Amino acid sequence: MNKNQLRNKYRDLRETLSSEEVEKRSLKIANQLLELPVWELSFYHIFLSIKEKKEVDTEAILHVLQGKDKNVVLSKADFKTGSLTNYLLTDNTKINVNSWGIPEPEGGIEIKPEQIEVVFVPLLAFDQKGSRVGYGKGFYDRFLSHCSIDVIKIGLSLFEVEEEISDVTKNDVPLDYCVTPEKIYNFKNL
Ligand SMILES: Nc1nc2c(c(=O)[nH]1)N(C=O)[C@@H](CNc1ccc(C(=O)N[C@@H](CCC(=O)O)C(=O)O)cc1)CN2
Ligand SMILES: Nc1ncnc2c1ncn2[C@@H]1O[C@H](COP(=O)(O)OP(=O)(O)OP(=O)(O)O)[C@@H](O)[C@H]1O
Repeated sequence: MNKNQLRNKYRDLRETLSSEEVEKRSLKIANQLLELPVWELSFYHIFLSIKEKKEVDTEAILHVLQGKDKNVVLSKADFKTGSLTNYLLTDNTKINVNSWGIPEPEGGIEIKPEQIEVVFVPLLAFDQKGSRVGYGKGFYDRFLSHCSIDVIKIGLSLFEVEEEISDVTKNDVPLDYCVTPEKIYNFKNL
């Protein structure tokens, strides 16, 4: 299927989940993440979930990161330029929900993409090669293209893998891992 078909399919599939089911699956994802060999690093980027869209709830992951004393990096989206600006999460960080329903930091200590070592990536669908589909504005592809080549990209998905995204382009940055409630997909060395 192509990206647009997959967007429609997974938007509909998300709608079928109750919020309890989203919570249950999100907790399973958070638990599975503990098995990945990615916990010796320092700077971790995480997205804060858009509640109305039934995204993976990242709150438990945020608690894991804080429990491990990691530097947590949150982003603020600029819809005019399609870019993300990253800020360190501190005790003083004010979080506001923007007009798209995304909880975002007001500002603070800016972190450059090259400093980030692990990125948890939101998505609607992913395939067996680690390609992904998001909401279609290219925010994450642009952001990841500015990160270090060693950055570890971990997709989080409430649903299992698709066979193939047929219209992948050179701008699409593939995932290293994708974690679902049931499985860890490893795309490194594919
Ligand atoms: N939690 C979270 N934060 C994120 C992302 C994400 O996917 N999840 N993004 C990942 O790139 C960026 C924001 N991307 C977005 C891109 C498009 C729309 C958007 O067009 N929304 C429309 C309809 C689209 C739809 O429902 O699919 C709308 O709300 O009307 C929203 C966010 C940055 N922050
Ligand atoms: N590195 C980049 N530089 C410039 N434009 C880009 C880049 N990456 C993607 N784009 C553009 O962004 C648009 C959307 O890309 P795509 O459909 O892959 O988004 P997506 O991966 O679904 O969304 P997101 O990354 O926001 O979750 C495309 O028109 C694409 O050309």
